[in-house]
Amino acid sequence: CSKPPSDSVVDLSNFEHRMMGQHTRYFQEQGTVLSWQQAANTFADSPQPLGRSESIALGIGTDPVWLHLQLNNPDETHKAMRLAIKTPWLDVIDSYLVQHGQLIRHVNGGDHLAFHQRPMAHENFAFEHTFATGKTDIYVRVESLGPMAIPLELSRIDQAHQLDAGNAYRYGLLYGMLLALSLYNLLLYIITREKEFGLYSLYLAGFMINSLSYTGQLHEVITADLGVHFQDWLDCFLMITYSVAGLHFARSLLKTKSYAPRLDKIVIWTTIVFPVGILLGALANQLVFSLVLSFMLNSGFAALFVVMGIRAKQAQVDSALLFIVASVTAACCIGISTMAVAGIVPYNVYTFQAIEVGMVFEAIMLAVVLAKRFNLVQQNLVVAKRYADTDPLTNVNNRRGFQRPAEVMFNKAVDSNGDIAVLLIDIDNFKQVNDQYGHTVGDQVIQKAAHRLAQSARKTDLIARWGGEEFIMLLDNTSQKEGRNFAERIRLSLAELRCKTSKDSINFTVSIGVAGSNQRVCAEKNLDELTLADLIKCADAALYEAKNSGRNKVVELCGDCPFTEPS
Ligand SMILES: Nc1nc2c(ncn2[C@@H]2O[C@H](COP(=O)(O)OP(=O)(O)OP(=O)(O)O)[C@@H](O)[C@H]2O)c(=O)[nH]1
Repeated sequence: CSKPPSDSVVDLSNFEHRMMGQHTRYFQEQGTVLSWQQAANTFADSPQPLGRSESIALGIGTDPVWLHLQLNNPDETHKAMRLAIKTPWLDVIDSYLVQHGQLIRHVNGGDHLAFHQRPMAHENFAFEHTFATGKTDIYVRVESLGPMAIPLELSRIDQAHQLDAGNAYRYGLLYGMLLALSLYNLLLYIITREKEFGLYSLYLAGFMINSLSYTGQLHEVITADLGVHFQDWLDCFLMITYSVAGLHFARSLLKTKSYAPRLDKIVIWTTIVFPVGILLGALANQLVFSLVLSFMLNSGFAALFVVMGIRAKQAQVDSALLFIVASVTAACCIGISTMAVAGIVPYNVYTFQAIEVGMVFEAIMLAVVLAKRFNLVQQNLVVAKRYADTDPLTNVNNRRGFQRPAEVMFNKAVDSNGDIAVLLIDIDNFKQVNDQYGHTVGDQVIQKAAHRLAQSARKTDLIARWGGEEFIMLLDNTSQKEGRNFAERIRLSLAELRCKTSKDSINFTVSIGVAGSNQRVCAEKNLDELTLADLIKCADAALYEAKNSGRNKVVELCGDCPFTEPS
């Protein structure tokens, strides 16, 4: 794209491709609709200003604009060119090609026409023309309620085709990535039911549908018969859908409510007040009012994203920095595209498509944030589960933490026809310890006992605090006899422990009940009918026996087991 010459007449010899804003004069119609001749006279009578940038931009809801562009083909050969206006939302565009004061062609376009009715079946207004030798005046009338941004582009036809191909690849790549991310997150939402994934998927889908709507692709396929008015309103509503979904996604992801309740309220109210205002505008048929509100929401949305990110960083929310980088990049890219369309920065394919690039960048970064968040949630779940399964005083399993692995161990032993034994260990006269030395000493006794039991256990054994001063051990690959021997060893080992009191140190004893799965007398059941609960009840009965017969002893399962059928 070469630098424009100072002369406003465009020379077509060796011309390849260029934005025409700085070669174009323009004025706005004041009330009455002008014919092309009247517009041509206005241009001839008083010199109208030349555009100051590649794109002529006049704001939202402005009067129709007349443009004048003069081309000169100094060569003998005809020049096949394409003239295009690269914003897809302009409603009505009439082009008049005039040579020697005679109208040689009138081209009507704009997004009020379905693609097949347009001069070229294209999302933008575009037509091709072969220019004969000499000067051609082009007068263009543009009428639109949306943003009046007119990036006029002239290209040699082969160049235009190349640009089309480049555009198709770029859009395919960018929107392909967004679509893949949106579907992936939708799947994650369906599987995990985590609402962040659903909102994120909706946010991306909303952005894509919004783009499809304002480029006319959506209307071409779905709402072609409903007219331009309906399409304008649909654009307006789709524009707010992704902003609203995006804001709720950010609130949920950053947990804004927990550390910035006021900001959270502002976000919630933003997502209510603007859509309601736009709806009221729709009821009163005030499209410009509603469009202004949706543009405000769109820009406010980008700013709120950044503010929410900064607030989250201050509150040390995990991944807040990534969120800030993503949202600031996207906001800058949106700003670049808006300024390109408004003629503030040079208009070219990079500045115009910056919004899509920013969106894809943001989408990828947010997907990373989401993945990290998901990972963190999983880690927290593991930690929470560990806490829920652990006895805080002794750090061994509690009953809950014992139950599931014990069932697994027991079933495995039964399936492999192996032995398994249960020990119930209860500290003797523990109430007296508490009464005599206080609860702190009592706690110390429980802790020491648990620690010694854990030390004595093999890796494959399972230990848990079963109740106040009672412990359970499940010994894998152990017969009742072996369990009994082991119980005897730990009884002696625990008796050696000493706990400090305020004056002295004390020791304590335990009673242990043992039951082994090989001792079928237990329930007079076959091994494969025996349950873990049966075995524990047998060990409990044995423990009861140990307590009753004087404490500080090991008793194993015998004929007195409650499961033994009375003879
Ligand atoms: N310090 C302390 N005491 C506990 C804890 N959990 C339960 N206890 C106490 O343990 C005592 C258990 O008393 P009992 O069930 O009568 O048993 P015992 O005194 O050991 O008598 P036997 O078991 O028959 O030898 C009760 O006084 C409970 O308050 C705990 O975590 N810390």
